[in-house]
Amino acid sequence: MGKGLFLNQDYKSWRYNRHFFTQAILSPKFSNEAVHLANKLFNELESYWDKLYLKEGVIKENRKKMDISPWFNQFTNDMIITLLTGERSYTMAGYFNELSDDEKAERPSALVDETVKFVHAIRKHLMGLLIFQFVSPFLRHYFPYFKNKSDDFIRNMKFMNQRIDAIIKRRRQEIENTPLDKPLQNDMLTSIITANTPRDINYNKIGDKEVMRPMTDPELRGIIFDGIVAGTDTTANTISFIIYYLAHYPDVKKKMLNEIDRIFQDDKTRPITENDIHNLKYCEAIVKEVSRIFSVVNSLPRCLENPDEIGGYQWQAETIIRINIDAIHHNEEYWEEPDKFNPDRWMVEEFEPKKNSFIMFGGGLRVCPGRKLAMIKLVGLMALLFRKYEIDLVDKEAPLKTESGILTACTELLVEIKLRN
Ligand code: HEM
Repeated sequence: MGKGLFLNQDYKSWRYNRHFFTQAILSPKFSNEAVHLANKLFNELESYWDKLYLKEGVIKENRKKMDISPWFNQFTNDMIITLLTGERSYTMAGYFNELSDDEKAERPSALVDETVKFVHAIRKHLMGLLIFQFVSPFLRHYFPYFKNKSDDFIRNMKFMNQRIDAIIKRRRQEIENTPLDKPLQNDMLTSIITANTPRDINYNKIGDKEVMRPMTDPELRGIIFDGIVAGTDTTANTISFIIYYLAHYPDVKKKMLNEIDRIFQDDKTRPITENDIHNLKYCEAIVKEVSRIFSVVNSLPRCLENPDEIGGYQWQAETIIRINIDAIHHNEEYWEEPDKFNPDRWMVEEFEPKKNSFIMFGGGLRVCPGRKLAMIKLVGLMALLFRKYEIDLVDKEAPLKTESGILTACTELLVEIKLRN
């Protein structure tokens, strides 16, 4: 942690990592792969929903209710891990196995167990970081309670690192064994390993010297880990919030369904394309408006390089400040009727929010490099879900259940799901 992007405070190392991450994630072949994978994983998700909530016997028993938020977590986990590492992830299958009484997912159980363990280790690692941030080294060494926690954290980190290192090793070997005229996979790891080598289509021997050297395994591990962490819960919780807002704003939902039906006509099964995603402007407006009203990331940390005046007060260099995203997204100086949920505000021709007033993806040098991928996932998932299914909240009066830490996470979203007529 701290060696990749997210918590990396060494500017030179961050800049180097960021260059490769951005180059890989913004490439057309990566976006293509993301759309292809979204279709594939959605088919898998549907096969599990069908067995658990939609088939006839289940409907008769009135078991069609589900907590949809963990499904979104598993879906985005599988998508991000596969896109970043080039190795299939099976956490949806693991979740299905956990819920299903009799049938098991048609996936090799060893692979399912392995990915479930890996994702569990990542979550455990994130929780455990608190112990290193807030508990002093003295307590961690000499107080058995903290020492046990700390030892467990280190064991877990070793397991996680070994797992990522093994993936990197396999990918390096695969690249080495693939003849130069044969195509490679489109995942991020492959792109980064081959960057600045003759396999790179943009290969240019005389470039910026600082970014010409190949990446080391610990650097690769750092950015793959950060990408998995930053790209999963952000997207999964945002789609849960979208479902919640759509259920409370039937006019918005109707307009969205009209847009989706206009684009897909009656075809509820053809794969969605990047072009469809580009044309779903109202869906994109909904993503932005939900994120403005109820942003999954609630604040951004920044450190002042020089003394500065902020909010009418003088602050010394190296002061750490937190930018309150909610306050900016609801500020009357920037937004007309800021508390009104109104996706149409984004549909006004040439509408652009005032500078730095819409920061769902942050801003400046550190702006989220995954924003294009996030939009592909969110708009794509909205189209795949709503062209085929009717999704309603079980209890419209119930408040949205959330828990706030670094992110605002949806802890439960009970819905009823059925096929649209
Ligand atoms: C709805 C989805 C998402 C939201 C709301 C979101 C939001 C953010 C925010 C607010 C930041 C901090 C930016 C700043 O400090 O100015 C950030 C950073 C980051 N995001 Fe995202 N993100 C999302 C999806 C993704 C995805 C899909 C990825 C791809 C893997 C990703 C990768 C990253 C990375 C690596 C950083 C750290 C960048 C750095 O420090 O240089 N994010 N994101």
